Amino acid sequence: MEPTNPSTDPTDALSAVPAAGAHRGAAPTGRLRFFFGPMDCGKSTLALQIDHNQARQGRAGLLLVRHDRSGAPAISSRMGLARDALEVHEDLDVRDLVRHRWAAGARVDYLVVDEAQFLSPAQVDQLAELADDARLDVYCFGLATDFRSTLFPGSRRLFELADELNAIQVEVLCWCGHPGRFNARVHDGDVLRAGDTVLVADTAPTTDEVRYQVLCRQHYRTGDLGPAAAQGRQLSLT
Ligand SMILES: Nc1ncnc2c1ncn2[C@@H]1O[C@H](COP(=O)(O)OP(=O)(O)O)[C@@H](O)[C@H]1O
Ligand SMILES: Cc1cn([C@H]2C[C@H](O)[C@@H](COP(=O)(O)O)O2)c(=O)[nH]c1=O
Repeated sequence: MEPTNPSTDPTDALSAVPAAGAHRGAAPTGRLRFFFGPMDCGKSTLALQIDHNQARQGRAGLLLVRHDRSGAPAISSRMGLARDALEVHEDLDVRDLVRHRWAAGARVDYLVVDEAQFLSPAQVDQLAELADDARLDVYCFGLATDFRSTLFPGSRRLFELADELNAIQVEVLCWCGHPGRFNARVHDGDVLRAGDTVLVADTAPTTDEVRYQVLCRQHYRTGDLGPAAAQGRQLSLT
């Protein structure tokens, strides 16, 4: 028999696990939620807030991430908050991760997964299974689309499977003032249209060769990065 959530008295593995939050009366919902939005809209901040609010109710959670910008296994927000997290490697079975926790005697009531766009579709299926069979609350945060404006495979699977889809309400504005939804990958003042899907970098100008800039659809289509970028380009040419 496989180990199960110590917060309960289950008789079988991931199936037939009763209320994970029953220990404190917090009713588990066993829901898979996806919070999505463009870069820099506050996803990681919200992830840490949700973890904080769950934890202070006595619920036990695991923070998971894949490819955080910091380079460390952490959930880090531009607001200055950061928490250690477990890296979800490509071949990790998230169900095994939870089972190992249970086997070590730890309770798991919820999961917070940042940069969820980088999960494989199979890993998203595993999260759905944990929500259904172990009644874990699973909170995923990530981008919907990549620099080519196509859905990340992990995000696509989340759109297909999640119980709740939440577009983050904080608007990120294009340089023109319109709401930005497109994550342009920028190199040398140009918007890139081809390349690897995964390229970890920031929106802030850094020493990195590549950065991202959130644009409205029109300026994403035309590759217009606005007057500041044009000025910068002019200066670098003289
Ligand atoms: N100095 C600041 N003062 C207020 N808000 C800030 C500051 N720096 C960053 N933010 C907020 O943090 C958001 C980015 O949060 P973050 O969680 O890192 O975003 P995401 O995970 O979506 O990339 C920005 O949209 C902005 O609202
Ligand atoms: C569009 C796009 C983004 N990425 C990377 C760049 C950053 O490291 C993360 C997103 O971080 P944030 O917390 O949402 O700001 O994703 C990428 O690898 N490929 C892309 O197409």
